[in-house]
Amino acid sequence: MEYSPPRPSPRCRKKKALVLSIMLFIWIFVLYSCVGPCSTGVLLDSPRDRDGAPATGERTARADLLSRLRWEDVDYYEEPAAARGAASRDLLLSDEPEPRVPEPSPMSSFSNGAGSKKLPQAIIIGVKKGGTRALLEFLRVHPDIRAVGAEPHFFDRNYDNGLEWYRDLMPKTLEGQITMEKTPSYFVTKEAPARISAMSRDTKLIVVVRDPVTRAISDYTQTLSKKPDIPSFESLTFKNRTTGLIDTSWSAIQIGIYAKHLDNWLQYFPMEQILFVSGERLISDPAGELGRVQDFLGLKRIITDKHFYFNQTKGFPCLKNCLRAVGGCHPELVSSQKFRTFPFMHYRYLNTFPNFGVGGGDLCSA
Ligand SMILES: Nc1ncnc2c1ncn2[C@@H]1O[C@H](COP(=O)(O)OS(=O)(=O)O)[C@@H](OP(=O)(O)O)[C@H]1O
Repeated sequence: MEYSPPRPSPRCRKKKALVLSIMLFIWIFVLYSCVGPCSTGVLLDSPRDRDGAPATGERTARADLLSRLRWEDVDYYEEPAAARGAASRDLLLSDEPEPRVPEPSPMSSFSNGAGSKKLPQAIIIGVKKGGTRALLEFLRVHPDIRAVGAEPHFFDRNYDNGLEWYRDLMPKTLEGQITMEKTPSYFVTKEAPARISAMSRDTKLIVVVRDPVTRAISDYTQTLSKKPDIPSFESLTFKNRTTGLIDTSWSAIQIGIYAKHLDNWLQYFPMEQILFVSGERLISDPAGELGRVQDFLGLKRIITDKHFYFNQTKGFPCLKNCLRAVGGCHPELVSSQKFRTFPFMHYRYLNTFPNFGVGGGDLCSA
């Protein structure tokens, strides 16, 4: 007689179906939970990134991940007129597109790894073309700093969206970690000091300052790369070339009148709460400047000399392990217009600023 297995009763079948649907639900839930952390760089912030270099294949995959996940909405190289709040004759920059700020993901507050989103305790408020991107990327090496990659432009352009919108843009932090962002145009935005102070009077402010002439040239070069037809730097700078009278209403010059903008900040923040980082020293002695920043933020000096090498050809310091930099050597940064030449410059500027003319190209390929 042939053996025929006992057929499950309809009740038993129902039970099985129920168990299966519960398992399916759990599986979907786990998958759903995983998307948050993966898309906000937990992978890249893992201890292994900091402590040991991953294999080349993995490196490529990670770089690829970086480009698709972390940097896709970053528009910091397309910075429009930084002096939107300031009265400036900025015909050159006025029709530039608004940079996109990543919309908070609907899933981001649901599951995004451990910790919680906090409003920034420290902000790099300026100055445009000072070296703010390099500083933020260097700081991101520190395990106690979490920073948003894109410029939120909350205190100048997106203030009406409210603090919850702003908070939601931030990465999650654990107890003791500092949340940071950088938006260089805050420094020249009249309303920014009052607004930041209203968020928290304890906010630490960092300003990367750079020789105002070099800064203006860098600013102009960025515009020139997008609008090759603009008047020459000299004709925009001088009201009268014979007398040497400068047109301070031009935004490229206006941004560099640091003392004027600083006055606004000092109405709301004491000097001890503002740290000035030298854009020049960020290139000549990055570890030294980073030491000062870490002290200012009350953090252990973890970022030191050993994190940097100097690329002589390019004239820039670079983080030794690109992947540890969490974007520091990302192709976007490497190929960005930040490292450009200054073909329009008169030779006397080239003589004054030895970095000019050698800046174009790849920052990190040693
Ligand atoms: N380590 C390192 N690597 C790369 N670039 C560095 C670094 N340190 C400072 N810089 C200078 O940063 C200048 C760009 O400044 P920002 O990042 O503030 O620009 S932006 O306002 O965000 O567009 C950019 O200016 P220009 O090269 O004159 O365009 C760089 O010279």
